[in-house]
Amino acid sequence: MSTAPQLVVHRDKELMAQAAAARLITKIVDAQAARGSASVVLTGGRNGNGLLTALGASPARDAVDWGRLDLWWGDERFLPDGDPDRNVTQAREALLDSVPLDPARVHAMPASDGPYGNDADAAAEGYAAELAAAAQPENHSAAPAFDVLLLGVGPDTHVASLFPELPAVRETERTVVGVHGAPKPPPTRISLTLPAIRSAREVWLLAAGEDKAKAAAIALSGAGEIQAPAAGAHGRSRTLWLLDSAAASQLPRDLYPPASP
Ligand SMILES: O=C(O)[C@H](O)[C@@H](O)[C@H](O)[C@H](O)COP(=O)(O)O
Repeated sequence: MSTAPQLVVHRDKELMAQAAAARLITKIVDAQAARGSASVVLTGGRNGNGLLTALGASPARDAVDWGRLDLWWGDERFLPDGDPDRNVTQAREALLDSVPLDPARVHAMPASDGPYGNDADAAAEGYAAELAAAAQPENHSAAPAFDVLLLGVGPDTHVASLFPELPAVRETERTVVGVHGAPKPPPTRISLTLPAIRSAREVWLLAAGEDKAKAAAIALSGAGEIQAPAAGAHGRSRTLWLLDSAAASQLPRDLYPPASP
């Protein structure tokens, strides 16, 4: 099943980050109440890290039971452990180092000096095995039914490390792939695929700034997912676009602002 995207537009990127952080706290607390634990997939990029920083600054952050939260990544820049450009390094700095997570539940993607050495494809396979071990058979997917999967949107409509027209966005079987020759540096990356993204209960796409306006308009106007990967990012029960007004400025009028009754 795929879900029609819902849009929420905030005044500016700071407010977007704060509101998204508040929304995520509530979602985690609700999932923990309903199922005992919660699972969230993090994204790289400024918007994802802005959300984590806002979450860390929120007084409500203590409502989360951090020891019962599984964290995964939608993509990773394939660099040595601790490299400042790795998404996990940036997430640790923005939030993770200041909350009492269970280290066994922090599922970072492998580094280029890790167990798979400099082989991004083998590292992707390793991460796929980790996802498969956590998947619930009743969901008929080789990836878990994540509660929330976060994605930043690139100006070319990429999400995670799925760039327009590259092989990774065409993948229909595997849940994780190595990405080579990415147009955004670094060129070698690891990424969840669209089928893995679509195993999430909720997918939230974050887009702030004028340089995202065209991408949002294209992805939300019926573009194909090979040309506009963000168009293929759907959750099982909800697909939510969180934008600031600059990123929403080129949306077709029938999408935003919502028509009055
Ligand atoms: O590792 C990465 O580079 C990403 O995960 C990438 O998909 C990012 O989320 C977008 O490029 C948006 O990045 P910004 O939020 O910085 O615009």
